[in-house]
Amino acid sequence: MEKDTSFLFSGITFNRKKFAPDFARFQEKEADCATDEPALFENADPESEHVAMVRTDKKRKATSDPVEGFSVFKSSKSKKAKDQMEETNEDKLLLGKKEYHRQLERDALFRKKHNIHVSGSNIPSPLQSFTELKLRHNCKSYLLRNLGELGFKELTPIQRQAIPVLLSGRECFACAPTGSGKTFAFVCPILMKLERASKDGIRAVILCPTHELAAQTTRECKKLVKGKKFYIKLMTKQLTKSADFSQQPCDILISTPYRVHYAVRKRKLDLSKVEYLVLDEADKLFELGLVKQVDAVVKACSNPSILRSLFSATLPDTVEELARTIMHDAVRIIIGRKNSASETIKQKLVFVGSEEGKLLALRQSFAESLNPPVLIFVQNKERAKELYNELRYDDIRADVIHADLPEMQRENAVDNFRSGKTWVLVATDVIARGMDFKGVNCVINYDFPESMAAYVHRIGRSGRAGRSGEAITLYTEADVPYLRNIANVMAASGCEVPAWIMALAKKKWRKYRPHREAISNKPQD
Ligand SMILES: Nc1ncnc2c1ncn2[C@@H]1O[C@H](COP(=O)(O)OP(=O)(O)OP(=O)(O)O)[C@@H](O)[C@H]1O
Repeated sequence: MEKDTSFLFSGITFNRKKFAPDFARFQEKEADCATDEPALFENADPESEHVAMVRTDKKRKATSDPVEGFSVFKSSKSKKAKDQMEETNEDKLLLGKKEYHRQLERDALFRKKHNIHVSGSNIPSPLQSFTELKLRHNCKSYLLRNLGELGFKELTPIQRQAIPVLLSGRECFACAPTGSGKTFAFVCPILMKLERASKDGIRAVILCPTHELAAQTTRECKKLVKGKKFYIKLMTKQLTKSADFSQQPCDILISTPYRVHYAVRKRKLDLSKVEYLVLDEADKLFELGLVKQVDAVVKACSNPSILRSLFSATLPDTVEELARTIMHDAVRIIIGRKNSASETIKQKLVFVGSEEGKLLALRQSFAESLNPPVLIFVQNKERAKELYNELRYDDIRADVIHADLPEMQRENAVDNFRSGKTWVLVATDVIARGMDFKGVNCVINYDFPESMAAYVHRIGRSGRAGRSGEAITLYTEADVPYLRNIANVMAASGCEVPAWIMALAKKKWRKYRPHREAISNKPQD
């Protein structure tokens, strides 16, 4: 204790000799407390030792301080004894404070090492390992076992930080590169908090911008709960129209905003008990076409203690501002540089002159080397159909996916591409976000993307979970003014960009998709 902190204590010193027996008992108790925890942490990796220390300290503060102080000194009425007790408590407080600051330093170093940037108050320490998830947060063995089966050995940076934040009951908005494991970062805390299946109404809702992504997230969730009873439901078209959720148990509902909103409007869905709401690909959900439905769903989730979280690989400032209006005391988590592409993707720009040049370049590149699976993005469904019609008669197994196809056909297209039956998938942006095709070797932007976010998400279908990938963007004369926008993303993720492109003037993205000549190898009149 600093002697000059209070005049009441000035001049009083602690006579350790005189109170030696009491002091010894006090220290004994402290030692007892300290030995409570290490047994728990014996399997934890050495880096996580500090967690044990902090927990021990917290525990001491919460339980042993007043109790020990009281039991040791309660029979003594002497002023000196009281002073001694207070002084010791002050010492311990100071020690606790010091340890707290040391912990903050350790957290900062750890975050730096993993490129984790956070803002907000009292942010929980990042997780060092799965062992810590078990010991610090009591993660159940079924979940750890399933993670093991999925081959998850180490947590990814977004998981290290977002999981403890959500588990501590804080809301968050997070931006982390494509393929960096955001899905598990929000599903894991939900599963841990819900603990077991219940028939008391929907407890968690995950909103995704497309049905394909909702279906994928449902599948991933089910893999994580293997061997444990949980009601995880994907909102299909059929369910939207026919379901009465008051009759069906559902712990986690995964859907597009449109379908949940529809069911809420028809009074078939009660979201008033929802405890967790996740907006995946949040920036997409806040775009004009979806924001009204999202807003309606957010309102329908009327439980005052709801925890909301937002995740995406791209999070524009406008979305952050909007997020702040619906969130309370949220933690902001950014992994690496905001809105940047994954560093494991080799990005290239290829000049093709005109629209005609694109098909020639594509055929030539396939003739030289086709390393499937390859994903080709075009700007709309008409062009998807056209390009598919061109490729289907070539000697490659191609398929197409766009919003005009029935749900079943879209699901088949995704499944066939996943299983390797299809080598080349021609797609619109309908599968540009979130879809996890692990082994995509190459993404080709046949049509220049219409925004930085579209570029980052499209190319992010390759190079996932630390694997390498390639992204080729074809450009025509008409696309040249917008090259610089992509060049910036390329340079930020460490790819080489020709100096002349970096020297181009910055230009705002086009508001509308440009008109492009039809894709055909027949000569145009
Ligand atoms: N800790 C981990 N260890 C190994 N693999 C992981 C881990 N976490 C997630 N993965 C795998 O990484 C892949 C990408 O994860 P996920 O789809 O969650 O990425 P994402 O960050 O949501 O990407 P996107 O921004 O494109 O939606 C998945 O195949 C997933 O199973």
